[in-house]
Amino acid sequence: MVRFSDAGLRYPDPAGGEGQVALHGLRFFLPPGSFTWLTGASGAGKTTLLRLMQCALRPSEGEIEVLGVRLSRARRSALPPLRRRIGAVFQDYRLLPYLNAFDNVALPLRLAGRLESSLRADVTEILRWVGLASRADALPQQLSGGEQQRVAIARAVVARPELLVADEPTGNLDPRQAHRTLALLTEMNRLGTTVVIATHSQELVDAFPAPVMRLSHGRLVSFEGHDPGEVEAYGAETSPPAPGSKNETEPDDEADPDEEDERNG
Ligand SMILES: Nc1ncnc2c1ncn2[C@@H]1O[C@H](COP(=O)(O)OP(=O)(O)OP(=O)(O)O)[C@@H](O)[C@H]1O
Repeated sequence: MVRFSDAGLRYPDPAGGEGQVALHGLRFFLPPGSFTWLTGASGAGKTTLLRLMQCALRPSEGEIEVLGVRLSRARRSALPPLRRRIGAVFQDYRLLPYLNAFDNVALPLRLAGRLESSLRADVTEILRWVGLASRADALPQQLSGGEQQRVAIARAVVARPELLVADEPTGNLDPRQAHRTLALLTEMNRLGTTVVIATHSQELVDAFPAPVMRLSHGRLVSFEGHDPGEVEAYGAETSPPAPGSKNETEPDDEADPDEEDERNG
């Protein structure tokens, strides 16, 4: 479940100026188990919105609730475990360069404390699904862009996250691979994962019909196909942050592979 209550984000200006407002006044609700497309022109704010949903950034205005946690009130120590419940695919993949494809995909399971003996089958199965069973030993630098993208997708879904956010996850794939990937993500959704995918591909949106959020200049300009009444079933909207509560735009710095991804990003 994801709830934005008049939320926005202003990127800080390292030179001390006002900074860049990337998102402003976003208000929407995504129920558990929903599938949502995110569209908008380049620079509209899609990546920023996904990073807020991934809890890699905190809002600088309003409130965001992800999987039952209100970000403006969450302790820093609450964020790494929250992020481990969320799978993310980003445009630059963020694979760890010194780990082969198998170990990159196995990472979320190892972090969750899964025994080596039990994770091998899951990793092998998901690598087979994305068509990379034979490249399990390859390092990221030995893989094509599309292959790296598929490793990133496999890593994001292998631990069956409660929420999956994906930024152009098929941008480097041929049409057959793109449809196969979407079939994997819709299957994850059928099994209960809440899925949000940013895309520029109208063809994919048409092929896999679902509600479509459209951003323009940092604002939500339409949300076609969603049921505004759904919010009723999940309780009242969160109250805005208490006066004087501190909203932060930077992620916390605890050691975590996702954090390493963040620092790389
Ligand atoms: N780290 C940053 N610091 C300052 N401004 C940023 C930062 N990242 C993004 N922005 C700005 O925020 C706005 C939204 O960017 P964002 O990357 O979220 O857009 P997008 O819709 O994902 O674009 P694209 O489709 O090209 O990936 C843009 O004006 C961008 O220049």
